[in-house]
Amino acid sequence: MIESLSSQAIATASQMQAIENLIFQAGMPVAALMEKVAIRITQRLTELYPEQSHPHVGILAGSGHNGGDALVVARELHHQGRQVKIYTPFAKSKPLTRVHSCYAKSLGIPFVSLESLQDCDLLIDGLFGFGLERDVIGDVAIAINTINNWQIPIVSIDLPSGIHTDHGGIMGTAIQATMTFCLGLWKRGLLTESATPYVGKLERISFDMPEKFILQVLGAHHLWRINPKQSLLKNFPISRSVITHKYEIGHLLLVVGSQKYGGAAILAAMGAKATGIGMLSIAVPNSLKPIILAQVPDALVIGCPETESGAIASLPDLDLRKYQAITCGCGLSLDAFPIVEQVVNCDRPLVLDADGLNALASIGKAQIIEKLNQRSSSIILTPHWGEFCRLFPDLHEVERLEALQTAVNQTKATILLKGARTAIAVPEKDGTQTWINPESTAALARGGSGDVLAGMIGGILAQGISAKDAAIAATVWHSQTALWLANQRTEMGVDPVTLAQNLLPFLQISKSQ
Ligand SMILES: NC(=O)C1=CN([C@@H]2O[C@H](COP(=O)(O)OP(=O)(O)OC[C@H]3O[C@@H](n4cnc5c(N)ncnc54)[C@H](OP(=O)(O)O)[C@@H]3O)[C@@H](O)[C@H]2O)[C@@H](O)CC1
Ligand SMILES: Nc1ncnc2c1ncn2[C@@H]1O[C@H](COP(=O)(O)OP(=O)(O)O)[C@@H](O)[C@H]1O
Ligand SMILES: [K+]
Repeated sequence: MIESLSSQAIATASQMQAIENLIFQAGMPVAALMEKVAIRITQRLTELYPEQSHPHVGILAGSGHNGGDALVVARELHHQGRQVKIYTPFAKSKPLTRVHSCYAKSLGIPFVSLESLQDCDLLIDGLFGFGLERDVIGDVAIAINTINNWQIPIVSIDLPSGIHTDHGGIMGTAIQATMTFCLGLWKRGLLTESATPYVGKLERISFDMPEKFILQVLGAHHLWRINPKQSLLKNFPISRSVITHKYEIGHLLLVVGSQKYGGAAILAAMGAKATGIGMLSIAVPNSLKPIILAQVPDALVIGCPETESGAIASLPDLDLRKYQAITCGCGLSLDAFPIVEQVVNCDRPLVLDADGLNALASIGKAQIIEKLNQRSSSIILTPHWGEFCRLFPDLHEVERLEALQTAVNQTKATILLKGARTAIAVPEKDGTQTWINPESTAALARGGSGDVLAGMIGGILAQGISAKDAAIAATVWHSQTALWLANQRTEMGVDPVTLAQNLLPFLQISKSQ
């Protein structure tokens, strides 16, 4: 329990400080905690950056306890026999940091100018941690910008210096880390889109925070980091009884496609098929029917009357209530507006994507809130930021995660906000819970990858899995497959068709590992 709580909870600076204060009040000496943390950092550094390949290490030490951590690491690496140099741009520091600085000097570790660090094989960034509250300016900013240009691997302690702990914004400038060792609990800012280009590879270093103190501060907590491996293991393969039949495994209806965007229908179908769905029906404009049938022969393709522009004009005699779930919107075009209204009104478990969202946006926020609150079955909205702002224009200047949580509080819909750090917010009894996907690849920034995802979520939802689990499981499966493919084919080689075709091979490989 303790590991899963501390390995998944995401904290702000004040929450982290409050937990640490409880630890100190209970009797743990501050210096002992710093020692423990820094020894664990050193152990991990030694595994990842051994002395043979990284004999010269430069330490950037700030004036606070982040600098204190870095100075203890400097001392330990010095005792390992590495050539360590320390640079600090501050004349004054906190008492504990100062004594570590004195001891380092007494050991003969040189304190040098910034330029002298240029021949190091590795830099340790201990300038600022969660105590950074104002913009970095002057010499420190110059130092950060200079180091970023050196092409030397940089390991940041707790956070890349210059990243705001809570909102992840860049405070003037920030270290571009190769790797970040986050201490204790995940910091909120590290998992934001704005911090992502600075964080590098992210790892958490535990220092055994007692569960009772974490619970005391986080209480009814609401922000979590998805554990991709655990999520895949927990959700896949979706189990089925040996005596089951196709209608028991779920019947998904896709309401998708237009003459303009025919491929989106095929991509959503490919995503849905990979989930092992029992029955797949696809409603498309009549003229698309032969193409879809040729690509997806195992689906029931329903040709619909179409508008002059080639969008679905109406759904012919379809009893929408017979489907376990509906995915609506991929490639639909805005001319299919009346269809979207009909689908949203029918109150079946629903994934609304792309033009489905744009159509919904056109009725205005007040009506969206009213309509979505009337529904009794689950709805998952899957906007990217542009679509999100069309739906909730009053939130476009609010920080991304705040905006997401507000929208979920208002609509009571599950919202999957797509992007480099996709976040899924779910309305629950004790408040909105938000889950962040910590690993993905820019290989997915390609027209059509969202259509595959919408089909996947629908396929999982139709098999009776909750909206929360379907959204999280599909997001992880989608991004982990993309990472696996990018590793083999480069980011250039992850087109949506290849992605959809590799969902199952990836699952098989990840299960056997
Ligand atoms: N609590 C613990 O014992 C544990 C803490 N741990 C470690 O401590 C870190 C938090 O330490 P922290 O609170 O000392 O803050 P930290 O980020 O090092 O530095 C802030 C200092 O910089 C200054 N400053 C701020 N902004 C500035 C600016 N723009 N430009 C220039 N200066 C600026 C500010 O001083 P000021 O100038 O405001 O007086 C302040 O002194 C945490 O991330 C983790 O690494 C772990 O070891 C676990 C146990
Ligand atoms: N830079 C990125 N890093 C990781 N994932 C990304 C990035 N950009 C986009 N994605 C993912 O790719 C998908 C794109 O979906 P979307 O924007 O709807 O595209 P489309 O509608 O063309 O299919 C989403 O799952 C999103 O999270
Ligand atoms: K740092």
